Amino acid sequence: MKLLPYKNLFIGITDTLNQVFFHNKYADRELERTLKSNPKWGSKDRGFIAETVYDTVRWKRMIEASMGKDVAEDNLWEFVGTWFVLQDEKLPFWDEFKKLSPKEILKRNHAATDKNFAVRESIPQWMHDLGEKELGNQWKKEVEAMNIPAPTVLRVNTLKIDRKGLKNELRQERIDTEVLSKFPDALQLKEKTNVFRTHSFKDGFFEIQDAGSQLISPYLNVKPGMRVVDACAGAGGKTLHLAALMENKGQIYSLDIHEWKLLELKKRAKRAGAQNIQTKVIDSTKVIKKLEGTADRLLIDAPCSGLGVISRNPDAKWKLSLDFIESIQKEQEKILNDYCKMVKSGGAMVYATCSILPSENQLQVEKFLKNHPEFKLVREKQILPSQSGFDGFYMAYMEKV
Ligand SMILES: C[S@@+](CC[C@H](N)C(=O)[O-])C[C@H]1O[C@@H](n2cnc3c(N)ncnc32)[C@H](O)[C@@H]1O
Repeated sequence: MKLLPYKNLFIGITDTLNQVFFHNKYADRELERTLKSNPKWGSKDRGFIAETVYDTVRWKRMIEASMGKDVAEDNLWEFVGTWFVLQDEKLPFWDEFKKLSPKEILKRNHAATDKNFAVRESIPQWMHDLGEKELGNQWKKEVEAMNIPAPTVLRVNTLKIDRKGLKNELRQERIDTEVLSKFPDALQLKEKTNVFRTHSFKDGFFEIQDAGSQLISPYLNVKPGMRVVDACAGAGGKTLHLAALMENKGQIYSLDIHEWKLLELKKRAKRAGAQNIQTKVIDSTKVIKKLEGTADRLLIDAPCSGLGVISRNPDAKWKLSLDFIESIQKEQEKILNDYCKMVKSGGAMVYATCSILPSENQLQVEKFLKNHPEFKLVREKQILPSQSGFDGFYMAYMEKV
């Protein structure tokens, strides 16, 4: 995008970055807040702010190396200016950019990125070391793929409309979409736009859900009439898909440790016309105990590092830590061991993550199977961003024999 030389847009950008980098806020929510705060901005202005925030968050380490120092609360203008110099843009003659020397920036950029992959691709060193240790040469391909901004993909809510119908509805609202042939319910936006304002969204015709993520619920092989537990349901992305696959017949128990997420799930379920969902907060071990041996199908969409969805959440690169990944792996192990009891004999479960690390995926499942001979691995799938062009996911289907 061409640089838009309006100062208030830059104020919006630097304010948002300040919150993301120094106040631990999430980029998507902060951006939403910034854009809401100035309703007079047109769509071009909004696009400029959103794109600049996401780009500069994504390329933080590379920009810092080119700037010659770490980003700080008092040098955010310099940070953003450095990004535009690297994009070969001419900076406006504002005091904030006075000290920037394009020649120096390019020199430093060349020196820092020439031989250092982690700086060039803008990832923290510890993450690069971990990724290489776990994935070898494959890791670099994934990092490069995850530095490409993610497309927006919709999942058609088949409880209300089919894919062709939704494509037409959106067309009438001047939104062009593309059919993704390998994903039966997916439509990809041709251009980024705010789809939440459309009638189609308000009528519950679709949800935003990455194409890779749309493979998880079908992997559970649910049928109308089944009793299904979605044990880490969150705000319900997979639950809603399960309800559609079950044609609203049978029962889904959507559990999570956070009540606020389940409240959001209920709102979304109402909009989607999904009527076979019951939510329950996991506030004690009794909740799981009550459901022991009752589920035809169990989905464990486990909490994870999110190392498969970095292209969508680039700020995660700077928020994650090795300690967090280690502790979440312990949590995954515990969740698998405790929650598998809900599956009835002859039933099945899917363990899924949005990570590409074997230690959260295949190795976690291997360890589980060793301690649980009553489960058998039937199939597993790893979706890699470098191969699919979408987010990275892992899923394993295990039967209780
Ligand atoms: C990957 S997210 C789930 C996303 C959700 N299934 C969706 O499709 O939108 C993992 C969820 O697990 C929840 N969680 C974390 N620890 C948990 C636990 N011990 N038991 C159940 N849920 C847990 C988190 O609150 C989070 O909502």
